[in-house]
Amino acid sequence: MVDQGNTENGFNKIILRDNYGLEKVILKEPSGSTAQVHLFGGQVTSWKNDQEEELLFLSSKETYKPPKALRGGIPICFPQFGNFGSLEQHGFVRNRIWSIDLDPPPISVNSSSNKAVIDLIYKPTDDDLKIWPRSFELRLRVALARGGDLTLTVRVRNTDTKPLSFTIALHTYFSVSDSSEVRIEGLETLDYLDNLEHKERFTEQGDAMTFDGEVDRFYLSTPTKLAIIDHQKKRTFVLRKEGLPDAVVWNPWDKKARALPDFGDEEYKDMVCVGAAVLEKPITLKPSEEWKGRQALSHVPSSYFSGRLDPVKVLG
Ligand SMILES: O=P(O)(O)OC[C@H]1O[C@@H](O)[C@H](O)[C@@H](O)[C@@H]1O
Repeated sequence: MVDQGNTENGFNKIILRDNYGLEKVILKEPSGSTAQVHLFGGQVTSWKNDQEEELLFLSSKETYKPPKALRGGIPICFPQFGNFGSLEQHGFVRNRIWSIDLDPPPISVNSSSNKAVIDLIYKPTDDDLKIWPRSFELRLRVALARGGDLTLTVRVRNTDTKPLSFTIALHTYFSVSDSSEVRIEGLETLDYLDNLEHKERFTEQGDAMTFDGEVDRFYLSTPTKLAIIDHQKKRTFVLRKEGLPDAVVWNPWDKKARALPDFGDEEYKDMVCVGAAVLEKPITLKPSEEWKGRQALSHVPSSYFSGRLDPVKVLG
């Protein structure tokens, strides 16, 4: 164990190395929920409720061998989401070792009180500048609140003398009982780009999005709240977002799962990826400008009534 701090009021932060030698931070809150953040990738790799039940998916085939990105949790895709640019898929920060930010600039008054919090930072190395000649500071605050809500706040500061443009996604792998039983509410009637159809634009039909095959979509200008409803578990994840107008939805299904070396053949049933993103309209920052985006996750028992989500309880 390297450091233990922030222990007052039952909140706890522990910095240690995992069995593979990678540094990670564990956050705990008084009711017993935990979150784990790896410095490799600046990636949340676990979020457990007070029953120690894992809420995020992490592949059983994960070998924790950098520079391959970790398959699961919440990878940060930056400065490019997917293949929306000339960089490697999903940008490079998910393959880099971040640092703990000991003196982060304040986000807002009281934003870290009554929470277990860790601040991370990534600044490009000389090698990064060779592939993307832009200087920036990328900050991530992970906060676990009393009761277990998990909030990720991402900040990007342009420390260059030229404008800085980027796309970004918080590519969240939710753990579910069976992906074919999951429905997502909040995407209905929206336009999306289908990555399985060369990013052709379609409009979502139906009253919710469901999974019955490979899905690789980018929903545009979505509401600030999405619900991921797990029928079988009787659990609903609520994803709230600010500053991140779009959303990515992905499930590789059986064929693609078999082709991914770091993904179990049947594990497409155990996960759905839904993440807040900026895709269609990249953010452009002038020198010394900062951008901020936030994704907050909570889980509630599904109040399923006549096949519809109780809008007051979940999306109210
Ligand atoms: O295997 P990766 O690089 O982590 O990406 C997983 C998937 O992420 C999705 O968001 C992309 O749109 C897919 O095309 C991709 O397959």
